[in-house]
Amino acid sequence: MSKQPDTTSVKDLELYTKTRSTLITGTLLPDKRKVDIWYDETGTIREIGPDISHAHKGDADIIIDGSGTLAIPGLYNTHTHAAMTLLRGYADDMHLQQWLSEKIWPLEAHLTGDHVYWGTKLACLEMIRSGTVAMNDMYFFMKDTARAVEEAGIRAVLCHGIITFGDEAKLEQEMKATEDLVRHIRSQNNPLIRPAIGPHAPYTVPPQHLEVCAEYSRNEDIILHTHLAETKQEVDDCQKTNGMSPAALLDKTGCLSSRTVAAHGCWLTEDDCRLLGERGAHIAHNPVSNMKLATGRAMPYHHLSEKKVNVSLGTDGCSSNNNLDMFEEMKTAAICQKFFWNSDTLLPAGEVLSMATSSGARALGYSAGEIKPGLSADICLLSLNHPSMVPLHNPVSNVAYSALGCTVQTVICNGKILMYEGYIPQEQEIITGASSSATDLLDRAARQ
Ligand SMILES: N[C@@H](CCSC[C@H]1O[C@@H](n2cnc3c(=O)[nH]cnc32)[C@H](O)[C@@H]1O)C(=O)O
Ligand SMILES: [Zn+2]
Repeated sequence: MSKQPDTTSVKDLELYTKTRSTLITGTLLPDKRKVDIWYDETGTIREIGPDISHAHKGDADIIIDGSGTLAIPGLYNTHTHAAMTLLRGYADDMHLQQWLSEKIWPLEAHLTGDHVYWGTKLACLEMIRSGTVAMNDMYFFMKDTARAVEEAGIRAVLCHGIITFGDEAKLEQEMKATEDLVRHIRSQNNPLIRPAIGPHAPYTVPPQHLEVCAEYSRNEDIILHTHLAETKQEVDDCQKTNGMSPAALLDKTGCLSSRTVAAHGCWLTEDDCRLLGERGAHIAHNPVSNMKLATGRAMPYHHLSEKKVNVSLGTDGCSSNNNLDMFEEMKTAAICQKFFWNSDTLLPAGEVLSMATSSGARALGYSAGEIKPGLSADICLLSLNHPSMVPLHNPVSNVAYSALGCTVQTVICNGKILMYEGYIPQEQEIITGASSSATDLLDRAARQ
């Protein structure tokens, strides 16, 4: 029986409950082809083409009228600390090391699993609203993160951030938290959520502990998520202590492989880029966070692309961004590269869109990131009626340079509808819950 959402209330909760065979009619692709898209009840795209609707109207449980929309793949946020939404606006306009050690880490010491749950609920809400369907997340209390992600319906690679500063007892504790998380996520059996290991950075995890993390990632065949070459100080200190760059140190300790997703890479040298390319490691670029925290140099995209390194995009945590809007991130990436490297042709619109979609899916190992038969239906419909999309000389240019998170109308992840025509179930409860959780966090810190 066909259910047509365009004649149904957007608040019909049945729409959002599970993946069903769906036909999207008359939507535009970025190459300006007007097509219908049909995906099955497993969330796999089966057919795309002009006028396939006659053939598949009977097969589809849901028909979405896509006229007046542009369909792009759902966006991949490949480096974030989702629950840091609760710290949005808590500490701004500071030096990075001072920001971390004087403001962020002391407040994070008061976090509970409940805060992380609500912070992640808020993050997922914000991401879905702005077209993001997947995240690579590093934080604390990750079982609570997993619960929030599962409820939201997005994809996530989750790791417990490991910081040891050389302390053996802390390593043991952090590895236990990691093993616990891996076991927990595997027992949940949700194909959208995967575990990873997260040595925070070469400056918070010494070489002998990085080796332990690398071995674990190899044995379990899971992603190793880390921060790399974010500041000049990190690179200088690493040279002094270890006689090599942070990238070379990651390699020496076995941390560089095709399972590696390293955030930032602002201070990578050309040799570092070659090494990353040889190892097949991925870099997650976070231009807004880098500019806000004044890392002093933009990630060398020209060297990375020349050495065939897969570069994806991320927002970083909400305390250094201060939102999770990947449209803002795409535009900032494209203009930051041009400005910093003084090259008006560097990182054009099409490349930045791939960075936020197919490169992200590749970094995280999901068979998605493009609207193509055989891949998962991760689809974001943008309103062509929004001022930011008018006129439509070049849809790709509009997506990269003028669209905003609020241009997004409908979001589908693995075939499941997460937002339909701007409506997300339980939005108000999430906003209320997260804001009282943020108040509670600050109260606890003040009481101490
Ligand atoms: N288990 C660790 C927690 C690490 S979670 C990952 C950490 O990365 C921090 N973080 C967020 N943004 C950045 C950044 O830009 N650079 C470095 N660290 C960051 C974040 O605040 C969080 O403390 C502990 O015992 O402290
Ligand atoms: Zn980070």
